[in-house]
Amino acid sequence: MASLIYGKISNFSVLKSFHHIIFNTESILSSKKSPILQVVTSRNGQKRFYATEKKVYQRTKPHCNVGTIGHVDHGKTTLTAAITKVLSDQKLAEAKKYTDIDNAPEEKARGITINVAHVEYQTSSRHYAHTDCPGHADYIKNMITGAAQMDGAILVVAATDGVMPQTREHLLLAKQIGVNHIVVFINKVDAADAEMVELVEMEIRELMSEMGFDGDNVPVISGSALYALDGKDPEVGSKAILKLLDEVDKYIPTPTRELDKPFLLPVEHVYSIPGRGTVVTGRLERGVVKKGAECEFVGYTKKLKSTISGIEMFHQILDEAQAGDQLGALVRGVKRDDLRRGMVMCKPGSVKSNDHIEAQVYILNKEEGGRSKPFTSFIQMQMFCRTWDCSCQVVIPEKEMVMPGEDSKLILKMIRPMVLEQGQRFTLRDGNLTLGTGVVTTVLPKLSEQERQTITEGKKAREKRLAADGGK
Ligand SMILES: Nc1nc2c(ncn2[C@@H]2O[C@H](COP(=O)(O)OP(=O)(O)OP(=O)(O)O)[C@@H](O)[C@H]2O)c(=O)[nH]1
Ligand SMILES: [Mg+2]
Repeated sequence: MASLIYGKISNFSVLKSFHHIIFNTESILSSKKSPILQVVTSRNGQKRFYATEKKVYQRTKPHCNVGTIGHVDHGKTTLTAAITKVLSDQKLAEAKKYTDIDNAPEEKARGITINVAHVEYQTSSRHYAHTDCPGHADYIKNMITGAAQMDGAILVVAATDGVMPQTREHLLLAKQIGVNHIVVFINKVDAADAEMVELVEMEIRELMSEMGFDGDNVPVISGSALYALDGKDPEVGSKAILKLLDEVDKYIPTPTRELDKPFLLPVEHVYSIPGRGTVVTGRLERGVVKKGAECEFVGYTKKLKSTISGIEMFHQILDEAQAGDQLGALVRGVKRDDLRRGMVMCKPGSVKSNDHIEAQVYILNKEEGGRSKPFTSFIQMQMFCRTWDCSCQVVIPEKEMVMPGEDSKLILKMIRPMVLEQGQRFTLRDGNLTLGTGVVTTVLPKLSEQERQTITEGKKAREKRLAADGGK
């Protein structure tokens, strides 16, 4: 719920019922009951207040980020809705309708809370943020830039169709970005016979083994998301969903979060909330961030300092967020236009931006969706890392060329400095092709202005070529 009441502090008629709260504090009040009041002092010293219905987030269980992936129309959104429906019967979720889930952008216009991961629910052992991934091409980009930073995924395959192109593509991308724990849900069993379901299960296990997952042992659950949502036949409906969640609880490990490091959040979106200020959203990659903490935005050519004046997760207020949390942070004194997706918000002075690195990269072969031909030095590629992407020039230090399917040391020279550290994973793309994935081994000295100029020219040439090829 966005702000219910909003006004100047001098407006005593509106304030009447809240005045005892206002004079007690000048920050978000951590009352467990609604309403919660926030008093903000604007730059000219005027005080304004907001009364909201927001609750305080109670951290009682480990948090885990999951999501639904799979081919178009196989039932990812229906399954997401069904999960909330079944868990809402146990008071572990708020039931979301299919249309609530598919309509996430409305969040953006509404207020401070921005649910990057669209759905929240709990099982008896964990708290989940669930990203329902659309099958379309935009998502592919989001997935590799790390927007969908899932700790594990639910692969949805319709029994009526079996393995389809995007089943394969999503599995491949999941593997590349390091989502190694996948639970399979064979959906639409209400519309397929048992023999078909069995065949589809065999097909998936085989495909997953082929792609480097533990195909023989991945949990495969079959059921009907539609029946669960409609409250029909519990054997294939609600019971199948509970079985699936049980496997998700058991099979997807809670990642070890780096809580003791300085905090770092790759910025995913920046919003301007009227009357409130600027909000950035993203998943906290490491550390712990407290309300009131000083922060710094690093990336592109900028470095900006600010203070975090509010933190929220799923419409709920937090005093402190931990690594792994999907959050929105209200930041003071910076304008929306000063910030960009791809920057990181971090503890001041804890990270630097770099534009020149040495990396170990695996170049995909044609069957894996990569190039069919080798490449030589000075080729230009697009580098995707965390929530940013940027043009870079590739130099091969120890040999003439790199063949598809080969693992190689590469020097990457980037068009602009971004936050990059040793051990960081990234993906290289060109147009629609994923060329390879790598890891930063060494950070090298910054590029000269002249070197950067060469990359800018190379980028222009590459864009011209891509435009002529229609993005191929
Ligand atoms: N018979 C049957 N139909 C289902 C089931 N689950 C989903 N559907 C139907 O399949 C169609 C697609 O479902 P969605 O949930 O939108 O599929 P999706 O995977 O989210 O699709 P995209 O987001 O477009 O990739 C809808 O018409 C659903 O009603 C099921 O268990 N049984
Ligand atoms: Mg969908």
